[in-house]
Amino acid sequence: MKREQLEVYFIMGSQNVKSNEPLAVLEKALQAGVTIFQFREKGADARTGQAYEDFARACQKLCQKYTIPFIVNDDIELALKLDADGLHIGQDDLSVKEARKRIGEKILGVSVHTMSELEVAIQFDTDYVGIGPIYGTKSKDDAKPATGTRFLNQVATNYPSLPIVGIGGITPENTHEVIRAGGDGVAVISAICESEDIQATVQLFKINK
Ligand SMILES: Cc1ncsc1CCOP(=O)(O)O
Ligand SMILES: C=C1C=NC(C)=NC1=N
Ligand SMILES: [Mg+2]
Repeated sequence: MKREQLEVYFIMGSQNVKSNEPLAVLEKALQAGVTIFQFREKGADARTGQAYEDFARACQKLCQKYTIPFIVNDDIELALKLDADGLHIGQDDLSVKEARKRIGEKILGVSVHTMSELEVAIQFDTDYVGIGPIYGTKSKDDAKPATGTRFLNQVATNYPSLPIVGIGGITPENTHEVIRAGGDGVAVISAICESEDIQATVQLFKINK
């Protein structure tokens, strides 16, 4: 994975797209030029069983149509079953060591909040780290307090060759702060899912870097 591929990292599950059709939102985001996609289907009304798998496959198929990496959040079984391009895990999911062993050469992304979590991620050859929430977010009900860009900047400074994506409350208006602090890109849910003009919003993330 090249670090430029983290530029506009779209994350979505059906729970993030209340009114519209999730696949239509995903296709618009792909047409608009998001550079990587994460399937993150979680929460009370998340799809389950066959509907969950079918929805994941439909998202994967769209990503293949636009040759954009398809990453699965948390669910390593699904990632392996679909032969996804990668897996993203948090600290409360399976261990980085276990994940790297089981997914082999696929893209492995890890959420980190402390230097010690970062060192473990690096030890097992993580492809990128997700750092946040940078700003307040309403898309993750158990999110930690917003940290601003301080920790992200610390990591970027100490590990210049490690690809980093910032996440949490990121919009076209504040994305430049995340990039200036050392992020290779920004991971976004609501600013794109709730946009009236997805094409324009995605372009703004690219212009406002
Ligand atoms: C998954 C996740 N991890 C930290 S904040 C967050 C949600 C980001 O969503 P939004 O871009 O809508 O703030
Ligand atoms: C929590 C997360 C942090 N970073 C990324 C890229 N995805 C996530 N789900
Ligand atoms: Mg998780």
